[in-house]
Amino acid sequence: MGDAAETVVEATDVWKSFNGITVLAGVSVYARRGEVVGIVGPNGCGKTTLLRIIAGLEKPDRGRVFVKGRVLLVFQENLLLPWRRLRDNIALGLLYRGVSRRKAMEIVESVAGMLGIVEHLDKYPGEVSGGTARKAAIARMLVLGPDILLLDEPLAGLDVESRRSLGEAIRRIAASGKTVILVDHNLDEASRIADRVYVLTNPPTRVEAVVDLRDVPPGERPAALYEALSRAARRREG
Ligand SMILES: Nc1ncnc2c1ncn2[C@@H]1O[C@H](COP(=O)(O)OP(=O)(O)OP(=O)(O)O)[C@@H](O)[C@H]1O
Repeated sequence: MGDAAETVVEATDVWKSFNGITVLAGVSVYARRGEVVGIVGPNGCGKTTLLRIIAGLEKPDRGRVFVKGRVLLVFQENLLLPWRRLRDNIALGLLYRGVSRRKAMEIVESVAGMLGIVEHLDKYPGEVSGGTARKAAIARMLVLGPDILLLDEPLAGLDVESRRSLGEAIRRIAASGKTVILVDHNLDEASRIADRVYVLTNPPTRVEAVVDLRDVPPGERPAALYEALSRAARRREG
């Protein structure tokens, strides 16, 4: 991913309060085409709110949001219909849009191939692991062809192997030219998946540090992230 890649998401100085309490207090983030961007912060710091603002589901009180292309948000809950096989869950949005069943299944198989869940397509959500169900929830949005995919805590509640496998799948999604912005509350994990990590503070929430990890080998990323964070803390302490 060269520096020349186009910026497709730019949220600038975003503010948001709920019931008089300031949650986001001037948060700026951007993402380029084909990048994975991680947004990490403590519970309740406004990560979901920021994603909802980028997705256009919520209006900021102040600030600008620029989005180039189609953006889709995958909610924290999988929201799969338990009485439908994975292939039909994933195809749902395509069928609603009038795509023929044959064409829809071609698209489902291709996306499922990228996510590594082809062998589970004929199973029901209750018959697959949490990791496979999460991939199916992501696939359901991917088949709709977004340019930008927002993932709200995609790794939450998964075991170590499922997290590793989903992390690799997310990297493949970005390598296919899509931009992925994911929210997580675990720094190590986000650093292994993301090209750039935004670390948010507690509310009123600001960006505490932005760490570029593109050129850092995966095994050294958590250490590089902690090093950047301690540098930022030393700078703040003056
Ligand atoms: N629609 C809303 N109305 C009122 N308060 C809200 C609304 N949406 C979010 N909040 C509040 O804003 C704060 C930030 O919520 P948000 O879900 O964005 O945080 P988060 O960082 O995603 O948290 P978590 O890690 O727990 O998912 C919380 O205190 C939440 O209660």
